[in-house]
Amino acid sequence: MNPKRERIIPHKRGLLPLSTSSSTSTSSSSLTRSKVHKAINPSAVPAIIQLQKPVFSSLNATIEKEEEHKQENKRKRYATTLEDNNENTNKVIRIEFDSSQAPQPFLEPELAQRIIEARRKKRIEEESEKEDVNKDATADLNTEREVRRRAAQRDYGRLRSSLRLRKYHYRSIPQDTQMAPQKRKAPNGAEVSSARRNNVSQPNGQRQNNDINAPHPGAQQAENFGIVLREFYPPEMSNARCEAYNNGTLERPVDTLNRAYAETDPIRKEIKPRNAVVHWFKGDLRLNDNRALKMASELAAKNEIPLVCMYIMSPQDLTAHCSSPARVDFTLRNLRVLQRELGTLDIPLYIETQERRRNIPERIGELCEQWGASHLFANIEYEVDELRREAKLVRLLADKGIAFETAHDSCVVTPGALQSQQGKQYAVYSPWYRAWMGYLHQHGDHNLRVLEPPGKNHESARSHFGDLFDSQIPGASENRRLSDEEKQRFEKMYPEGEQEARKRLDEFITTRVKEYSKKRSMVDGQYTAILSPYLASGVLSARTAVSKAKDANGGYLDGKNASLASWISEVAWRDFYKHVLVHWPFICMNKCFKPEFTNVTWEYDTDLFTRWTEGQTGYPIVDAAMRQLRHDAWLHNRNRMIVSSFLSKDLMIDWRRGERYFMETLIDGDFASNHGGWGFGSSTGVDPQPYFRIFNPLLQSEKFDPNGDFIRKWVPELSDIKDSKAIHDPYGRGAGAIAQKAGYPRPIVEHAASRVRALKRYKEGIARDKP
Ligand SMILES: Cc1cc2nc3c(=O)[nH]c(=O)nc-3n(C[C@H](O)[C@H](O)[C@H](O)COP(=O)(O)OP(=O)(O)OC[C@H]3O[C@@H](n4cnc5c(N)ncnc54)[C@H](O)[C@@H]3O)c2cc1C
Repeated sequence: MNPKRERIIPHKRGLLPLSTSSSTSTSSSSLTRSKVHKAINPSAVPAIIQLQKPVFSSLNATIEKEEEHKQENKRKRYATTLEDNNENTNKVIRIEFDSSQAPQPFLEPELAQRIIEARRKKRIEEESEKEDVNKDATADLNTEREVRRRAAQRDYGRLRSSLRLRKYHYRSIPQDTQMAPQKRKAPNGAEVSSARRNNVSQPNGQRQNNDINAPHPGAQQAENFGIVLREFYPPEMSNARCEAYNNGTLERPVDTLNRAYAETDPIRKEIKPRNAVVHWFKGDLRLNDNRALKMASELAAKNEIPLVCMYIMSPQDLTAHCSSPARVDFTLRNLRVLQRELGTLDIPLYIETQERRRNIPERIGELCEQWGASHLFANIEYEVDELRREAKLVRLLADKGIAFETAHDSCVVTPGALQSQQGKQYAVYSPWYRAWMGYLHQHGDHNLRVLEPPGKNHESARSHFGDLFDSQIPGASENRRLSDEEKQRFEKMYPEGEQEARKRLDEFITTRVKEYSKKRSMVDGQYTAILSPYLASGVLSARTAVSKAKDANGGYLDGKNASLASWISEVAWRDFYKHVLVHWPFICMNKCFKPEFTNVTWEYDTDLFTRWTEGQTGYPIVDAAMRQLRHDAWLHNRNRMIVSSFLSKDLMIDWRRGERYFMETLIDGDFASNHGGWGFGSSTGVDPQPYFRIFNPLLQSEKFDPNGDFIRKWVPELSDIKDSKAIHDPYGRGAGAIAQKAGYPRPIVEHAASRVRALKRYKEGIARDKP
């Protein structure tokens, strides 16, 4: 046994007054911890503990001192104070514990003082916040009271008295009456809408509002059509609120996290390693090239304490984030591999299900305390919920004397690192890509450095954290469960594990990549890497992917081999969309990158939407793609573009419903890439194709599936059509009889007419907010 390691196990270096033998208990870690708690629980023993430097020298002495203060403790039962005893050169610190509270972990006195001061400051801040009415004005629309108050002002107020307001007032507004513009007679007798009178726009016939706390006029429709999940989120925000994020009136979530770090920095810096270091796995299900895991592992090794890993599954989170059953299954399968591989390093992977996502930060705090962990590490996820949760966790843990450190890991270049010459975030891919490339030329040594997996724990970790090694992988929640047949299918198509990801990457880069630059858009064969499930779940890092491609390209990121360079530039799109998400966080709140596009008048026809999801539109290429999506939980990029354009422009259906459907179906669902792709397809996003460039599904079909092989594979009703022209448009090109006999539908819309409608609606929509 490593003698040094022996020394730093807290109870063995005299920090904790307990004698435990690693061989005496089946789950000595939890037992140790619970005994420790009992031993230091002020309700069980001392209410006042004299701590001296070196701090936790002897419990007996502490108990004696405690007796002296017993009476005083009774009086101040609920107080938590800290006093310096200046008479003592060793700076005696007296901490009075609130004996009704959970036991406090042992802390260095200075740290304890800082924590107490931070708590006091926080209390003062909270008090002043309550009184700060202005704060209310910028708060998120997340309280019922706020929503109702706002409703009482403006248009909704008129309806309010006649409606029974329940949980949220919007729910109660009948669709036909909601936000209908008020009419009055113009002098010439013509009807004039109140909106025009007030010189405000009317998206979907509704009134636009410049109040950042008012919902968007189309909020009710977005809710009714399943775009905004009101169970978890406030109503769709106004466009003015998006602008408030852009102009800095509202804080971006990434800045909220940064502020949490800045404000807790003095506390976190002081935190010394204790019993364990924890790594929290989220969307980084791998051991290799994992920055936060590496940091955790190094800190644990340096201090010769165990590394503990955990994963928290929240069914509520999965629902709120529309995670697909295929993606959940893939996650669970990868966790199994991860747990096995960590086990070989004597590192436990503790897995827990937390039904309510709100409870996650508190629960993590409890677990860290239970394990005596001083440091928690995780990689940053850039979605809004996650950034805000992490900001909360940084403070909550700092308050407990635990440092929560995060790493930028999922992008090759960290979001925020690239700015235009004017100091702005890029919103167009090409200049961004040049900057990305330039950055990597300068910082490649760091940004493309592939990290080693974590080192092995000392074997004593098994006795200290024995029960954690037995942690069970949960099953998928009922609404995310696959059938047995689907499970087997996906297991075969997307085997789990890092090894599989690396095998695919190597195979692609060494052989299949050759045709990539020429054929990557063709849908009639497999010309792309199909690595997106692995990248999206973090089973493979983008850094590793780019770094290996660069090596294969003789050290070049661009140029030389056109296919490898082109593939690297595709992986860069993934970075690009994450950068966009961080800078324009409202896209994660059901808004378009260009909010004015929310003013376009969309259709909300559930029947048409279902025809699209089921691949029954009468457009063979669209139907083939949508059927493949259901079957494979994956789709070629070109097909994603075709079907997203078809939904938003040919059917004129609010594209955000399609965005959600993709997330609920794809195995590689990734918010930033999915939103970015939908923004492109619907021309509402960053760097989109202009709205007036509308994909013609027939031309796309002929170009990217010239012989119709892809269509025949996925639309068996058309497999008897041998003609390579007719297959793309059976009813228009003489194969209608075959199609009809096989029950294949006629086109549900006429493309030429739809195109005209789309052009008109887009033009009107984006003009609405203009003065
Ligand atoms: C409407 C729409 C929705 C999309 N939704 C997602 C999604 O939820 N998750 C997702 O990972 N990708 C999404 N994409 C991007 C792209 O379609 C997939 O990444 C790609 O099809 C994955 O296949 P591959 O691994 O064989 O790609 P390859 O061509 O081999 O590319 C390698 C990797 O580069 C990245 N990549 C390639 N193209 C893009 C792109 N246009 N945008 C972002 N990253 C890219 C992916 O991580 C991909 O795995 C979407 C695109 C559109 C148009």
